[in-house]
Amino acid sequence: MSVHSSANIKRITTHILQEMKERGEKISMLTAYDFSMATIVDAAGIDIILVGDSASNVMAGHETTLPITLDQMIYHASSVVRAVKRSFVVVDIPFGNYQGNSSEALRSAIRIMKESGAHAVKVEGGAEIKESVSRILSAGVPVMGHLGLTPQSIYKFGTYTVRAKEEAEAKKLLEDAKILEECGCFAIVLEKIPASLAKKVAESVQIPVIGIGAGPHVDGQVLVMHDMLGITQEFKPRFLRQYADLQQVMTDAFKNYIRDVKNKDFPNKSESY
Ligand SMILES: Nc1nc(=O)c2c([nH]1)NC[C@@H]1CN(c3ccc(C(=O)N[C@@H](CCC(=O)O)C(=O)O)cc3)CN21
Ligand SMILES: CC(C)C(=O)C(=O)O
Ligand SMILES: [Mg+2]
Repeated sequence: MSVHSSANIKRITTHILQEMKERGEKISMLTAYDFSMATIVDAAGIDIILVGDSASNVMAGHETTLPITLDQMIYHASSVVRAVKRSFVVVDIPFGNYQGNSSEALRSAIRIMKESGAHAVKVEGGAEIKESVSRILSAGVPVMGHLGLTPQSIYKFGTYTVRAKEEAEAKKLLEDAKILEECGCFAIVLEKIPASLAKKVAESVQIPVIGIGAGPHVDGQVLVMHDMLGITQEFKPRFLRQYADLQQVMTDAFKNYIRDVKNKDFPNKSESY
């Protein structure tokens, strides 16, 4: 038995994810940022948990992903890792902790792996961050790429509109995907690009391609957990399918509790000592 496997549960590995692409089994991926949610989504059978820097929006209430720090990502990641028995845990390296300096990129990746116990890291970009990606991979840390709408460069673009609609940008994205594959990335996320381009990328690289707003012709799908649960407010892009209305469920529960406290219905005799 491998040192990190718990009884009777076969952990997801990069090797298993590669096999899934090869046999056409779609890969399921969701974000999680804390122990309680990660426990539930792992037990439900999700293949990959992403500790996304979307924690900056969803957990901390920032407008962008830029402010979240490496220490904060490690805090979220370690909470998730403690919950997980089967899923493969990937952690976003935050803005400013890998771009432009491959030694810092390696240091950031090693801190994440050592201090959280996660299984891989994710970085945004292609050719521009090639050295950082290679350096992290050379230390034996699996790297997931992220192309298309890359939220850490939001101020370069100014909007969250669909990416790579123009021929030149589409060509660069395809080249970037091939660069990431050549570097040795184990998978690539494609965010908010035309379905036809995502299909081309998934067919052009051997590694799994996981889409968010990238159409159906890719090897897997990812969503932000709080969006698909209907907890997030006022975020309804076309690519989001909402699987629950937890905002309503939670509001009802909170209102009922408040009512019971005010009415002195709670606690009753059997709830008291
Ligand atoms: N809650 C949440 N969900 C996400 O999917 C997510 C985050 N946060 N934070 C980090 C990034 C940012 N992402 C985004 C952000 C905006 C759109 C988007 O489509 N926004 C607008 C359209 C904007 C426009 O067309 O100019 C929308 O329709 O809601 C998509 C993905 C994905 N990530
Ligand atoms: C949207 C996904 C891919 C992400 O990077 C995040 O949640 O931070
Ligand atoms: Mg992210």
